[in-house]
Amino acid sequence: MTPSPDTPPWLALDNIDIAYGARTVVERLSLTLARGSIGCLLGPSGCGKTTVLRAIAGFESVQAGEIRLDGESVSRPGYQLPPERRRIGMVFQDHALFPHLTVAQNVGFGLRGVADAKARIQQMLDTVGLAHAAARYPHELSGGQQQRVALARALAPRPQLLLLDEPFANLDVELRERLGAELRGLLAPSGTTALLVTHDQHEAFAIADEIAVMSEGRIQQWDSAYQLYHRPANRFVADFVGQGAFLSGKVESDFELRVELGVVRSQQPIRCAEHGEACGSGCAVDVLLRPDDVVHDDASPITAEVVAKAFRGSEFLYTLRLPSGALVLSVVPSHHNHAIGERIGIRLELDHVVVYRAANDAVR
Ligand SMILES: Nc1ncnc2c1ncn2[C@@H]1O[C@H](COP(=O)(O)OP(=O)(O)OP(=O)(O)O)[C@@H](O)[C@H]1O
Repeated sequence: MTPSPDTPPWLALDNIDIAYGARTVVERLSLTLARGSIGCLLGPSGCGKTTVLRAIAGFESVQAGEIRLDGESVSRPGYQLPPERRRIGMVFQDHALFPHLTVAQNVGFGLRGVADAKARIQQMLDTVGLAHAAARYPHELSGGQQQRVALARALAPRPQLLLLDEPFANLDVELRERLGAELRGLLAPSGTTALLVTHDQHEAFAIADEIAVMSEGRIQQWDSAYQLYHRPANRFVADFVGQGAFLSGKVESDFELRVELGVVRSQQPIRCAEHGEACGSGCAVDVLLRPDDVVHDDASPITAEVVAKAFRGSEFLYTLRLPSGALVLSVVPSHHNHAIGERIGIRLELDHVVVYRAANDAVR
């Protein structure tokens, strides 16, 4: 749903700080979610993702800033609307289903006193494809089915916001991918706004419209998956999202730089990603090369040695050593099956030129 410019965001975190005792673990964190959109907090273990989710749910207080839900202030220093008054649904990785209640009773848990509870339970069970299992108990279900029940239970009371904390972490990869895709299909028709926490970028990419990459309690970049991959705002994001390598280069003009694989031409003036400054001629930079930027080409005069290879079905991911010793990655269709130690022709094909000031370059 595209919000009008006057509509306040459905969820707004405005410069929040969260501390455990004297230790601040979330700092000056801001983000907004439009109604009906799915956001994601993506980051390594311990960066503060769960803490942010708990603060939104009302289980942690904020020491600075404000959290607003549909324009209403729900958390600020000295004030915290209790969790049960926030109309937030939550799904965690351990399902937390009530073992002594049937599937239908679990789904109806948040509907006590609601007139059409029975119809709503039936509707939710149909939605998650578990109508046949209504009378079963959680231990009689598979992990994936239990997670669907948890989702149905969270969505049944029509929450203003759904929070999901690593909801598929305990499931195998295939099921995770399937449930991730299903989740989008479930949330979109009901216009549910959701915020997902994960450290798995594939899950984030499959589910979310917008993703916040977090590190040490701060958001490093809040963007679409495409932008995070192709336009990472800093080295942390470049490293954390997707695979890639950095290659040393020297800027030759506003639109050109030289690396050992040749001259790279950019459509836009070359700028250091972290500072947004134009790189002057002669500036030493590190160029981000994604595996799809390095193309295998038998006709190319530039060759690199295969030092490792990973078979991925339709393609190989080769790790290649350049004459200087630098390593780059390349995805190559899997009918090009080269042995380790072989030299193969490569060339660069960059759509987006992302450069950072060289790590060993003195700060000017
Ligand atoms: N109840 C608590 N008391 C004190 N410190 C805590 C508490 N909960 C979390 N922390 C600390 O706060 C920091 C952020 O933890 P948090 O659980 O939010 O991270 P996370 O990104 O969700 O990690 P993970 O992916 O491992 O779940 C960590 O350093 C953690 O040790």
